[in-house]
Amino acid sequence: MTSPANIPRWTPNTSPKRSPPHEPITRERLESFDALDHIDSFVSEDDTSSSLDTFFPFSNASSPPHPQQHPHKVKIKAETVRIASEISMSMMEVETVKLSKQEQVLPVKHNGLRSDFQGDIDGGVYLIWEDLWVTVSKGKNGFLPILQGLTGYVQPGEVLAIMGPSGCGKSTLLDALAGRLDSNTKQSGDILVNGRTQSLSFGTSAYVTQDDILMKTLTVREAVYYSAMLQLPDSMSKTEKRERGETTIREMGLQDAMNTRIGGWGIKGISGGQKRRVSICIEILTRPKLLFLDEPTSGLDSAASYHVMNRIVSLAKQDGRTVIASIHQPSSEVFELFHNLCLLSSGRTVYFGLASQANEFFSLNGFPCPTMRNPSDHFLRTINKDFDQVSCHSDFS
Ligand SMILES: Nc1ncnc2c1ncn2[C@@H]1O[C@H](COP(=O)(O)OP(=O)(O)OP(=O)(O)O)[C@@H](O)[C@H]1O
Repeated sequence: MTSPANIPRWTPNTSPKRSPPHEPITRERLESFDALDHIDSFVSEDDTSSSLDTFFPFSNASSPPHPQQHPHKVKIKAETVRIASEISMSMMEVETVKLSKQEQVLPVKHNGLRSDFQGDIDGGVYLIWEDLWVTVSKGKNGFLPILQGLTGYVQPGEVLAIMGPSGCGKSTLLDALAGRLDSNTKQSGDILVNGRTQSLSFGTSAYVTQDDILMKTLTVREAVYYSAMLQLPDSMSKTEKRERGETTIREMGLQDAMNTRIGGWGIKGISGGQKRRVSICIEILTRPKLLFLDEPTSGLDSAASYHVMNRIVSLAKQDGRTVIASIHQPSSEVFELFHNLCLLSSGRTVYFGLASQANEFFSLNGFPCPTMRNPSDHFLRTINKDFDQVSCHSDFS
């Protein structure tokens, strides 16, 4: 077996080049911004002319902007989620236009994705985040950046996987996009829902947390039914609510476990994978157009992980739902289910684009995935440096 010390390591340059946060951003600078000049940072590690961190993601993080300084609603020709130069990544062109406060509308041009954009959430949720920073106060020592200028998107019918080493900011990105960050954090940047800086109305989005908070004495049917009664609108009759619950149970493949108790410590019940699916079931009762999933496969074996993710992908495709899921280390089969991949390290984007092209991206940068190795395993091993020091001094290295 390869010893940890022998794993080839990659210290790529930062991904999308953006305005250095500490410089004042003027209208002139923004208007002269040209995305195509700024996407070469991965190609040459020798390019010391770059003003960005040459040794991202493991060099010192640059200081984040004060949240108030973010250049909202100025005409921006913002780049890009295109990180590597040669590989055709999903590229996004966002154009924001200064508008009156009442309107708060940021029309978005999105290559090929937004041509039919009407701003109607019933038609699906297009979520775009641009230059997203999240910081946490360190008291007298200033701010600690957790997310550093992330840009990305997700669109209806697709599943975006957020991956990266532990502590890289996956949950924080989900929380920021879902508008549920802790009060001790500060956020800056644009998050656009169908081109607008709007908050989502009740029932439009749902968030499945890492922990399954379920009553162990209830059966699956009861847990889902009670949630349906509480969450669904009064305009629906009891029968309709019950039917919605049962349909959703079947959608998540739980029909055989309907009358089984959830169970827990001391009470035998459904399996861990089924619990995960009950949690998801409860969150999708309201038919949210946007679904956030924090580690939906945590604690599941590979077969259960595949089953759960496959269901989620099918639901996204069938109903044009928009799904963002953070995931630790999916199997090859699960990885292949994702449309897009956002690979983070130390709060920055290492890769954003089609999941199917990530392998090529790593190969072109000199880190081909060995045959027979799980690609996501390879990506994480290549960019994770958390344990390098330990490996160097370890007797096992
Ligand atoms: N409110 C907060 N206050 C202080 N630090 C925070 C806060 N939220 C997140 N962090 C820090 O930011 C980093 C990223 O945390 P986050 O939970 O987003 O990572 P993650 O990638 O989801 O990790 P894991 O995969 O282990 O769940 C961590 O170092 C965490 O300690």
